[in-house]
Amino acid sequence: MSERSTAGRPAGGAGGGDGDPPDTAYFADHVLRAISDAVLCTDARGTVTFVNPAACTLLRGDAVSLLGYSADELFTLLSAALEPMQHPIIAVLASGVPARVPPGTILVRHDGSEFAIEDCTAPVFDAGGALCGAVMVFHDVTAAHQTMLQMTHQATHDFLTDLPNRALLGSRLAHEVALAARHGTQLAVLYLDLDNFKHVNDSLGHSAGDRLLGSVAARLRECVRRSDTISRFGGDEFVVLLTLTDNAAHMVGIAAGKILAALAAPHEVDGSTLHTSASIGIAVCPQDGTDAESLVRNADTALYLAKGSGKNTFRFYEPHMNEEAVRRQQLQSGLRAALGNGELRVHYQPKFDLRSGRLTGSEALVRWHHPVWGPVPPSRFIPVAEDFGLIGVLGRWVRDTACAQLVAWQQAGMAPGHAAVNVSARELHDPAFEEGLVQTLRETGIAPERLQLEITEGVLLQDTDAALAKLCRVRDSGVGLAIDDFGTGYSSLSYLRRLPVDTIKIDQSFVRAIGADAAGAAIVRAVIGLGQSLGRRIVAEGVEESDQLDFLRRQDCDEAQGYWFSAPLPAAEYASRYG
Ligand SMILES: Nc1nc2c(ncn2[C@@H]2O[C@H](COP(=O)(O)O[C@H]3[C@@H](O)[C@H](n4cnc5c(=O)[nH]c(N)nc54)O[C@@H]3COP(=O)(O)O)[C@@H](O)[C@H]2O)c(=O)[nH]1
Repeated sequence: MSERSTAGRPAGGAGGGDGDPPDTAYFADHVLRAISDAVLCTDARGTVTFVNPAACTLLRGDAVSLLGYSADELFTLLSAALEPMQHPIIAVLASGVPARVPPGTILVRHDGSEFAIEDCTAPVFDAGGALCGAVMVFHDVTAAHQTMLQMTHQATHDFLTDLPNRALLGSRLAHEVALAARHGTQLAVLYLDLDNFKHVNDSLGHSAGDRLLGSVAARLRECVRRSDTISRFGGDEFVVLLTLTDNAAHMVGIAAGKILAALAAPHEVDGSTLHTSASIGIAVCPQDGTDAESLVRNADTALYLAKGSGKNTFRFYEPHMNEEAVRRQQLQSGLRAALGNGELRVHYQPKFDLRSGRLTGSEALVRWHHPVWGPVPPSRFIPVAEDFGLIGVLGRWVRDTACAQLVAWQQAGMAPGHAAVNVSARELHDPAFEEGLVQTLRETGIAPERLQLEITEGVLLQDTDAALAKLCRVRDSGVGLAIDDFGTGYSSLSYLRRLPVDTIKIDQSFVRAIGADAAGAAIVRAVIGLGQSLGRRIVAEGVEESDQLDFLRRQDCDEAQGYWFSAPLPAAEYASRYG
């Protein structure tokens, strides 16, 4: 019809000679171009063969970008209840009878924008009576349905960020999965979760948390194409749907890295600068799932593993991850039960002054003996406790037990020195931590200077000022502080100078390297020198050999612990050896 366009010609010009009435085709063409209703025609397979200007306007394209596509690639329909609907063209081509969409139907363009429509779709038959196509006439009734659309928008979008919510993401994902299957293309689901968002909420308040989420949403929008979908799933969880029309699956990792970098840049919120990071789990269709539900589930599983592997990182889904996720769930419920049924114990590893040989204290290390699984190492269940929010209760139990034990030993006439307990970064950031510590001191009667908290450099990775202030308050209460696993984290030397710690513990990996090469010995020598010049006490951990001990003594290291002296021991055995 476009070839027969007569737009701009005076009416009557398409007839025979001057004064002849215009022919029917001319009128039809003119009417189709002039009317405000959108008209879209397809062939019998549903491929678009004609669109009038009103259809181009409504579908935001031109003839070149719309013709030749299957009608359901140009737009999809949602019912008033937001359920995906059968495309009217497909329905009419299948039934051969005219149809109308019900009131409240929403047309969703390929770019995700939407409007309310009224339509009439009819089959077209050729002169021989065979079905040869369909015609859909429709118009935008958004104005009439404004209120309804507003409600629809609210039901499908997150109120805080205005991003599509879980329901809308689900229907878009289902649509994209179907398209990908038809065209043999891929798509990726990126499940993203902010690291330590709870801490921002707890320490700075929910309004700061909300603004941070708004800033995250804005950054995400900048990172992806308009045709991709970003959705807020609730809380600090977002899902990004990347369509990979050119099958560029290798680009997904690049996109994930770009998102992580964008989110890690400082966020200006209410005049203050906030730092955050995110973890991302990725599932790619079709290899990791061929329906919306399994893709989101597998991306979530990969996210879980990404968080467990250090955060601010992304992981692609791998089939074995499901087994790992199940194992972690089992550990979580087992640990929850263990916290109440006496399966947990605390073992104590002695520490010695390297000059006098005197016992200076012990490190309390939690042990779990499960009735069926046997001993479960802390390196396995501590991260699970952290991820499932059990670390606060667990840490408090270890501190209470170790402090009560130390007091009991003192009362029995022993000179047990101090009790050192590990405090994970998550525990320390908990607003209830300080109050819990005060309760432990009060309830067990331990003198604050007899308790030492071992923290890792990781506590300073985020919210440095607040973390430092909290550590200063702990130190001011008299409780000792040690930096654990020193050298394995990311703290700069200027952080170390500001840290209110009395003790630096050299990580056992460096101690192990003392005899291995010159570099290992040099690192230990340097850390001891650094600690001495900063006036900190240096403890070497993981000492297993006499050569290591001799070296540490020569370097004037203050204290040491490790299997050379003793493995961590149950309380009774510890008392009989060191009492
Ligand atoms: N937040 C909490 N973390 C805890 C608690 N209890 C333990 N942990 C942390 O779990 C990690 C593994 O601990 P564990 O299996 O107990 O291993 C400790 C020692 O048993 C081990 N060790 C001690 N001496 C030696 C040695 O000579 N060689 C050798 N190979 N290993 C040795 O080292 C671990 C001590 O670690 P550290 O805390 O860094 O001093 C570990 O990260 C624990 O911190 C808890 O209650 N809360």
